Amino acid sequence: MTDAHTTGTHGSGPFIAAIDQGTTSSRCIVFDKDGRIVSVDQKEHEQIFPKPGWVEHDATEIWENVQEVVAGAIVKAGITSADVKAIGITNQRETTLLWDKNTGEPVHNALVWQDTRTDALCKELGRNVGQDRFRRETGLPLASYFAGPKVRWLLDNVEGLRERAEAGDILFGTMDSWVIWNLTGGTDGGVHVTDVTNASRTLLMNLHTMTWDEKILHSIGIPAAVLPEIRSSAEVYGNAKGGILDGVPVASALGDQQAALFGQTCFAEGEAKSTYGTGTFMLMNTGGTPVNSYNGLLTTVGYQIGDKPPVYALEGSIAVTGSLVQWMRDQMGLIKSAAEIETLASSVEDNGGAYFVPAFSGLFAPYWRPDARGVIAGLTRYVTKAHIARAVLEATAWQTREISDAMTKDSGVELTALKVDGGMTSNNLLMQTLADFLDAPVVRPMVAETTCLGAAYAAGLAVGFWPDTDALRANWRRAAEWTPRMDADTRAREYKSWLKAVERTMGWIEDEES
Ligand SMILES: Nc1ncnc2c1ncn2[C@@H]1O[C@H](COP(=O)(O)OP(=O)(O)O)[C@@H](O)[C@H]1O
Ligand SMILES: O=P(O)(O)OC[C@H](O)CO
Repeated sequence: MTDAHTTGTHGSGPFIAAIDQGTTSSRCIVFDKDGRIVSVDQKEHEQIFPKPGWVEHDATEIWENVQEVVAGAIVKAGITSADVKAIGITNQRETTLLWDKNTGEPVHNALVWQDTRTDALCKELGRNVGQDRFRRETGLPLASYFAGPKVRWLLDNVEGLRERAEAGDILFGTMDSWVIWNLTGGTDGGVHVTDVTNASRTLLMNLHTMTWDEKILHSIGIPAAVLPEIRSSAEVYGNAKGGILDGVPVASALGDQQAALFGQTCFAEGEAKSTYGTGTFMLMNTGGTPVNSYNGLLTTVGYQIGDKPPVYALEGSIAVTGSLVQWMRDQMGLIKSAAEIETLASSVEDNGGAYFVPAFSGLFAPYWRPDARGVIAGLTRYVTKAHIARAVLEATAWQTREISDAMTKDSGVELTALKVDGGMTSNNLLMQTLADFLDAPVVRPMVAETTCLGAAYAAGLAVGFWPDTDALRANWRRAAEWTPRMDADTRAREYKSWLKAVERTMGWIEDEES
């Protein structure tokens, strides 16, 4: 690993604030014109697991946390709303909320992207409507990961909700819509919008027209009255009303993975990044045309700046990476902190023959198998908790390798280096393992908070704080790089064992259980 350091001090303003409403926490970061962090505030929210496979968030708690971290970051920066030129929003994608527009009250906890309760519904829709139709129109496979089936589940399962929705009293939104609606006044004139990147994760937006697809809405059974207006990722949606940022323009929204693509300045076709948080998501910019995937990737919107044409991306989504480390800490008690996994894994030379495939929510890309469940393969009495810790880290790296292979097949672009970011990238052993398994350099930028940075960049472009994307590129600085050290034979042998372990996860859930 090599290190580089930034020089200079933070400018005296003005600034851009970005809110990242993530899966495990909400944070607000204030950035200066050089894209450097001035202040950060962050707060975790409760993860609610009512049944196996079900994951919920309390959206009221989330909105309270968002207000708290915004105030926290502004106070820590020692600035006022007059110093903040715009607010950008980024968010965990797909997590689905319905709320009453007259009271502002959620009608149910939000159904989180990892929630698998709509597996059976997706199977039924696949039989009735056809998988291909969804892929063709929306770029997505029909899977419980996405928002549309979650909306249908809520309409079917919350008493009286469908009638209220059809009467126009209920609003649907992913977390971007919920935060923007509340920020801009809520029941007092809040704007009900989403951006193209978030809308592209619903299974409801036509990827070619960038509008809600009426036929698909009809097939899934969702009334158009609940839907937000689809806007670009970088434009002023409205001004904040009340709170510490009263009057500041709310000027961007991007799903968090698209925001990271933007923050990593992957503005050219073929440029890719991978973000290592609760899950891991690799996105490659594919330019102005959506590229169909034949290898288990998603076709999605990368970003759209104002009235410019949209830019598309191919995405490989991995459901469980950082959350496996959390599971080792919270459910297994094998480590006390996430960082300790590196110390434990480094105490042994290798995985001792163990492979851990964390198919906790089924397998996402490139398999899309809801019937898969987690497996630890290759166990013998030789295996210790340190070998398991190593297998945990290797699981993240092998899953990335599988996505990277699929991306090369779909796009024809060979990976020459991978830009990484997210909480797990502080793990040096993981980053080295990644370079080894990919057989390509892994590069981390100075500002690892690329998600917030991307939202700040988009908001700054919308209000003229930055002139164009070239100015943003100039801000990207390398902080660390890991180069491959593994020999080709070992890599090939280990990859084969990993793929064997993956096979053993499949078919665990029988039809009637899903
Ligand atoms: N040193 C580490 N080694 C491995 N995993 C880590 C480490 N530090 C944090 N993590 C994992 O990274 C995730 C947090 O990263 P973050 O980017 O904040 O996630 P998110 O945006 O999804 O909430 C957690 O799941 C945590 O377990
Ligand atoms: O909140 P994160 O960083 O885990 O990201 C979640 C993704 O947006 C899910 O698609």
